[in-house]
Amino acid sequence: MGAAMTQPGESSAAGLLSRAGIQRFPSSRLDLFIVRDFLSREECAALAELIEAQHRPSTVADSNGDNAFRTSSTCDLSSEIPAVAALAKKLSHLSGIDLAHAEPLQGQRYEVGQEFKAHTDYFEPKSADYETYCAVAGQRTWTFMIYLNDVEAGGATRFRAINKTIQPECGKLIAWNNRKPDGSLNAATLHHAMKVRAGRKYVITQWYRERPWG
Ligand SMILES: O=C(O)CCC(=O)C(=O)O
Ligand SMILES: [Fe+2]
Repeated sequence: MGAAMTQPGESSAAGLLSRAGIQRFPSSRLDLFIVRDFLSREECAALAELIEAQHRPSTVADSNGDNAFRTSSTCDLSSEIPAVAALAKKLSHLSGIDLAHAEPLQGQRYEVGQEFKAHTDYFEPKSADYETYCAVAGQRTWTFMIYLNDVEAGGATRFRAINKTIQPECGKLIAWNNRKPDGSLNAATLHHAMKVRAGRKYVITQWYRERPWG
């Protein structure tokens, strides 16, 4: 018998661990990986500049009526920008997931006091807009996120179910599987982008879907 087959929109722990420089966070509850220096300082600065140049208030699929749930700004990054297209390709190479399953890359900017409270990246199947978000491309599978700067204070990403807090560091990538090995949604992926206390924080995220984005 060979290695377990992955579905088209999925990465795999075995595949990721075969890449240079990747570390696995030891947890039986969640597949979480870290790559330091995935991007250079120059690449990070150029991407942060794109986010700074064009952003809108972030939105949430389900905030439970809390209008301070996600207070950051979001930038939709066009794949017509060469640096953006190059990053999507580099991420696809790392994840092993075909670019067709990638959402458009998104940047986030957090100013002092801004955060994204504890949430999961998958869409709640019972929520009112599940159909809106998932009808074409299906559920989110994996998240690959890169910190684009060193934040002066605050801005860590906290996974409370596994008691792990990841500090933002320029160029550091984190990746996790939003589902369990059996394909069911993994509530242990709950994470909180904690408040920035000083300076600004920039990240860029690649979400992948079960089916082609369209
Ligand atoms: O900024 C972070 O640390 C996490 C961002 C996040 O969880 C998201 O955008 O879904
Ligand atoms: Fe998230």
